Amino acid sequence: MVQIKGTLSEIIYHNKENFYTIAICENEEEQFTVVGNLPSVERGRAFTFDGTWQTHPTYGEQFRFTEYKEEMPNSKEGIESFLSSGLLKGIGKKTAAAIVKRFGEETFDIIERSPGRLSEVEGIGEKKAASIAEAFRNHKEFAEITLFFQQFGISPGYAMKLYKVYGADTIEAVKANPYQLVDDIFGIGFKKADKIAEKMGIGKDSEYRIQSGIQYSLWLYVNEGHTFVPQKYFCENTAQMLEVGAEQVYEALVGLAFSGDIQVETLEGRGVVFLAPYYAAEQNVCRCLLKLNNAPMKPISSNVDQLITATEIETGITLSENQKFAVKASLQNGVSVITGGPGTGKTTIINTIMKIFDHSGFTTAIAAPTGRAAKRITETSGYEASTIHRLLEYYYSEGEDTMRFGKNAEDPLVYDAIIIDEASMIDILLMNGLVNAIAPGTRLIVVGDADQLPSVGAGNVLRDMINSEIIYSVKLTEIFRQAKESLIVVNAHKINKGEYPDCNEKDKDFFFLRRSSEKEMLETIKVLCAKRLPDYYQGCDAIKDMQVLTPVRKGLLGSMNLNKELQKILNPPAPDLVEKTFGDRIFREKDKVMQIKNNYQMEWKKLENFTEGQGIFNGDVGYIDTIDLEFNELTVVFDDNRYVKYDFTQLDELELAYAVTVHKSQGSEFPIVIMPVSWFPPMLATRNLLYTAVTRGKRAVILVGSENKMHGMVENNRITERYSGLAVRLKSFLNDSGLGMLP
Ligand SMILES: Nc1ncnc2c1ncn2[C@@H]1O[C@H](COP(=O)(O)OP(=O)(O)OP(=O)(O)O)[C@@H](O)[C@H]1O
Repeated sequence: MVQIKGTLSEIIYHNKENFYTIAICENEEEQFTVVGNLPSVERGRAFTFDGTWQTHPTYGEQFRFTEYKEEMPNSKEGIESFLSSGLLKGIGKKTAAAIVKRFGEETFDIIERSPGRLSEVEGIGEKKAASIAEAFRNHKEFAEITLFFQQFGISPGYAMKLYKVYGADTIEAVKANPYQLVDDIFGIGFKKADKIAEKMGIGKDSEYRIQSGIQYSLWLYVNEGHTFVPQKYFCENTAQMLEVGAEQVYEALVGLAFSGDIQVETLEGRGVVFLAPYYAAEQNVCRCLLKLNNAPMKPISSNVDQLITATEIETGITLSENQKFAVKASLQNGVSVITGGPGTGKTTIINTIMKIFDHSGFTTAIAAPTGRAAKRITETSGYEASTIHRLLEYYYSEGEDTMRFGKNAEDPLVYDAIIIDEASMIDILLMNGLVNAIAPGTRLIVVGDADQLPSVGAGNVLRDMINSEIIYSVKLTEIFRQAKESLIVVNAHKINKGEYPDCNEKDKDFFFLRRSSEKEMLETIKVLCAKRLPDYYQGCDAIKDMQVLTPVRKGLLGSMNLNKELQKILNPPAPDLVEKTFGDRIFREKDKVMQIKNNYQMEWKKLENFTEGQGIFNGDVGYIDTIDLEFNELTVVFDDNRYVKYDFTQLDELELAYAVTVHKSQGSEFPIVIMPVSWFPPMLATRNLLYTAVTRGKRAVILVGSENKMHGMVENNRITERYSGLAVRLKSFLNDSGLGMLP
């Protein structure tokens, strides 16, 4: 680390959101460029910067600072320059000169201690004097706070957020309970707060620490998909993580339950712990589903059998008895579930139901959890589908710093029927948003493949609805002739039943290339993507139409390494392609990338019709259009020509997407899927995962690796247990309330 002093002489770039700044500085010896985060930048202000010299490929030598301290000037010229910098509102050049002329080197002292005397200067009245004093006080407070937090590695951006919450008491508030930061400041998690607390000398068994640790620990379980955790197990595990006694965790748990942050209840005879929002969501989903299930509905005017026959004639498809049964169930029940594997006719049934609704004059909506799934439904059914988020009119609420739905219990969706497809991906919070916004009397038809991997978010909604035996569910099992021609479909069903798939039948679409070492598997995947497949499948784009899937992120065959290797051959460095290194990743123009977290604030623009919107979601795939090294921005074009600008500081939201994990591929389909099959951790090398991967491919699936390992996956029917209470709750609500299903 080097230290350097300088006065800002020119501001080249300043981002008001994250404070990223590029500025020219001067001192008595030299002029230099500084780059780093400064909350406010005015020419004439002097700083001491701590950082390192770096050489930028285009802009040459720059000083990149990680810490800074403002140097308050003590010469008359310096004070005048500070006052006229624009930092203190209401003081222009003339007023600054007049103040310094009157008070000289004592100016700051006067502003701080006797601000009333400022009115001795012509043009400054009492009000203005007070406002100058207040601006100066705020500035000093904030400077002290940023300085204080720098020692704990908290950036000025976070310091500003804290200051907005706690004002002048910021330092005291954080000293009293650093764990409060986890609740108050987005971006500070338990681990960071714990480090700050440790530096401040707060002991391991502080009550605040244990309470915050409990919530953090519960989040970890939620991130694994659970909505609750058995209490005894939770206390023991959390105690181990926090290095305290299990009884201390239990005591803190009681306190948190009392304050409503968590919920402790007895479920199936054992104590369980929920984070409050998941408890509330499970309860509400249950209540709403039962209400929907029991509400009187608008009747279908004609005879249902006749309507089905009419659609059969129209489509030329004669439904099987089970399919007819599924159609009828969805017309006769407030809530129904239709589940089945690929090629069993889910889309065909959606089409039939939609035609019947159209014929009956019903208003309808179709939605799916992801944009890609919605697009596919529109393409295959001809009915316009949207994402569930869009159906619910999501928006980002600035004040609350969170996402909200415009449609809810107070302003519900007004449809006679709502069909949700790809329901295996719906987590409990999204389901809560959905059912909350559906008024009783609306039919809710939930369609999906319950054998896919469960949702990324917590809960087991689709399976719980089926397992509850309270919601009318129809399972489709027959594969129809057209679908039977596809070995992908046939093998998917075999895998699901625990049978080994057939491989390498001539002129089919499912292949297995045997390779024994991981190195060979990697090399084969590279050759397939770069040459063999694009040559064989004429018209297939090596980047857009092929997707490498993998069970894991790490290792030679993990998505991170595969991406590096595939980037080298599919989009190698070229003089006309700008690139940006971010951590250990390189982003290059034309790269295929994936957004890896929901960002409801992210703005997109469609250039062709100037429409704009907000929201880029976890799993959205796009291509890097441009990288602007001067303004630190990278533009990605997503589906539907939506252009999105990423500030370089947001690049942690993007990953290369030549290879993605099977979990991330849920709900998407690709013309050609390639997957390595090697040794993978047993938790991941499951039947469920292989089935999900195989069903992503439409034109061809190519597995590369060990057949034995593939057989091992087929045999590994371990479905990682998810703690979710929806099924049990649905049953018990029914018993408690006496509600029942309509005949
Ligand atoms: N009763 C039927 N008689 C003949 N063909 C049918 C019947 N039902 C569906 N099919 C055909 O079977 C194929 C698969 O049907 P569909 O696309 O509806 O299944 P799916 O469950 O939606 O499949 P996926 O999950 O793969 O999209 C289609 O070609 C469809 O036309």
